[in-house]
Amino acid sequence: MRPVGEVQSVLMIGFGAIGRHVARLLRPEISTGRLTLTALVRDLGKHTEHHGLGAELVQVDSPEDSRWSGLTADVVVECAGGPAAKSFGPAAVAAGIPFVLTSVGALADQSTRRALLAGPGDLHVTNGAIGGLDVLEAAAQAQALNEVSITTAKAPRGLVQPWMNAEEIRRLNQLTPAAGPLTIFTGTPAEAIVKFPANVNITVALAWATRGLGFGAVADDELMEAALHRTGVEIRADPRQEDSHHEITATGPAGEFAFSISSTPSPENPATSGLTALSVARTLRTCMAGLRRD
Ligand SMILES: NC(=O)C1=CN([C@@H]2O[C@H](COP(=O)(O)OP(=O)(O)OC[C@H]3O[C@@H](n4cnc5c(N)ncnc54)[C@H](OP(=O)(O)O)[C@@H]3O)[C@@H](O)[C@H]2O)C=CC1
Ligand SMILES: O=C([O-])CC(=O)C(=O)O
Repeated sequence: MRPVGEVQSVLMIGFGAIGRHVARLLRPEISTGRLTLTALVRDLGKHTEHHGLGAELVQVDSPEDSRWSGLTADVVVECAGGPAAKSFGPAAVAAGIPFVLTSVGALADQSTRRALLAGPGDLHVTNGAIGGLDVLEAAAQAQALNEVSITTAKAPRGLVQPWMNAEEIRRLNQLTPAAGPLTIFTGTPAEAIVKFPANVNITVALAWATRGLGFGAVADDELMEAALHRTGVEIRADPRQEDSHHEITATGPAGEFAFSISSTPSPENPATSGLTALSVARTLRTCMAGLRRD
């Protein structure tokens, strides 16, 4: 894997609900020849219906695959989940290529975080399914926030996890709208992302945005470790919930802030907010605009 130089070429890891949605959003750039998109998939056979989205599909299993080192890109964007972020992300960054991270929960793993911050490629963390983070980042950099928390509510079926016992799964599946929401987790992003790896990337994104002001990778790493244990998280299973709903609150000398986000689910994956792909496309465009100015 090596950078291309002047060509605006994007290499996407994963071509699932978010990846395909991002490809559709990039249509203006792709159709006018300003951007080429290559998507890495694990099994080409699963993607026979996905060839009309303007992406060239290439089967690559891991960064150890010899086809990976032969690929070129200006930017790598991960849309494949935590394990793929932890393997491909450090490889892209080490090759000096900017890396857009969607599975932000990977930043909760210290060795991955250190590798992603080590450069020489820059790390770009998407806001994903939440927003208002510019305000909170500004306040946190001035040490003007004391408390930060997020409550996330989703339809119960999207919250079932392999580690849950039969009774816990039955309880989630049998929740009725009349019973109202059930709190199934309270804790920190560090704990939440281990238990709900594909549901609470946003909590790690919130910790990242509110880590405070650091100069360099070592400071960012330490600040993030503290933020991962300071941010409050509550997860609710809400049978009345069609949309994914996120409430962020923060207080401190800078003031009191509250953001409420209800996002239409991804049409292809009801457990994922549709807003995630919109945010990833924006992060990618910001990253590419920065490259053009260099
Ligand atoms: N930041 C945020 O706000 C959010 C982040 N996310 C993150 O985004 C991830 C993707 O979400 P979504 O698109 O809805 O999930 P999907 O399951 O729809 O798609 C994931 C795709 O990635 C592929 N994949 C997995 N591992 C690899 C790999 N090593 N190489 C290539 N492809 C791979 C899967 O392929 P296969 O079919 O072969 O398994 C699948 O096609 C989530 O797992 C989560 O971590 C999700 C929601 C919000
Ligand atoms: O899509 C959402 O609403 C949030 C989500 O799954 C995540 O952060 O992993």
